[in-house]
Amino acid sequence: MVQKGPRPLVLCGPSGSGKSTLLKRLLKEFPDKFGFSISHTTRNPRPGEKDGVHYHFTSKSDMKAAIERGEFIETATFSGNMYGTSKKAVDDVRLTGKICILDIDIEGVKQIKNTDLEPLLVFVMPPSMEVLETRLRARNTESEECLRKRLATAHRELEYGNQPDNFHIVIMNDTLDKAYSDLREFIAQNTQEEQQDSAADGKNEKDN
Ligand SMILES: Nc1ncnc2c1ncn2[C@@H]1O[C@H](COP(=O)(O)OP(=O)(O)OP(=O)(O)O)[C@@H](O)[C@H]1O
Ligand SMILES: Nc1nc2c(ncn2[C@@H]2O[C@H](COP(=O)(O)O)[C@@H](O)[C@H]2O)c(=O)[nH]1
Repeated sequence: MVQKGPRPLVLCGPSGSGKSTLLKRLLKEFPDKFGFSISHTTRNPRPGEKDGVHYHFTSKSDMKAAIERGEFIETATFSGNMYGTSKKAVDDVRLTGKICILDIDIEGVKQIKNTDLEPLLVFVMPPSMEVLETRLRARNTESEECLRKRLATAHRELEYGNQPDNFHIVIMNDTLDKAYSDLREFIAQNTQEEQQDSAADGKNEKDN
């Protein structure tokens, strides 16, 4: 891995909670500050999704071989498909000096907590299971079977997200504008502290 850059930002939450919506907005507003970690997945692309932009779409055998070669920071199986963050995906963003944003599930979060990446962990909470289901259905990207699997998984994810200390912040995505402004505020506070810390480190080095 390349040398440590700014702390990555991890967005986690049930399928349909609004992670992609929030991160797209962040990337659009601050293209010079944030970069997206492009995950690998064995699921089929949705209409409009591009290989190498939204995901690296791959086969199970290729993904398994890449895992064997030690190319991934974390991997998970979600709704019958494999997903994973490669070391290269994170390095590619870090090399630009931008803050790397990861959109990953709770299995990935558990693994990434055991790395030296020290990510800022954000859980995106839907207002209720009913609203989550309505939003997922309205997105119209999943088969009925896949939708049911995702909703069943959401119960476990909400339990994990609700446990104190699993995340640095839980953002309620009821009104999108409010959720986005909460996310921006959290990032501003935490990246400011980091900048102040590194400035103070620099000063201490000079003084010594
Ligand atoms: N606050 C909101 N109010 C109404 N609709 C919303 C809100 N946030 C997101 N949505 C809509 O809900 C749907 C799910 O959002 P999104 O795709 O961002 O979820 P996600 O967490 O990235 O899901 P997945 O994990 O499946 O990729 C989208 O159609 C999105 O436009
Ligand atoms: N552990 C990981 N989870 C990932 C990764 N990329 C995406 N995801 C999560 O998968 C589900 C489903 O995503 P979808 O695009 O099929 O709707 C969602 O919770 C994502 O956060 C990854 O690299 N690692």
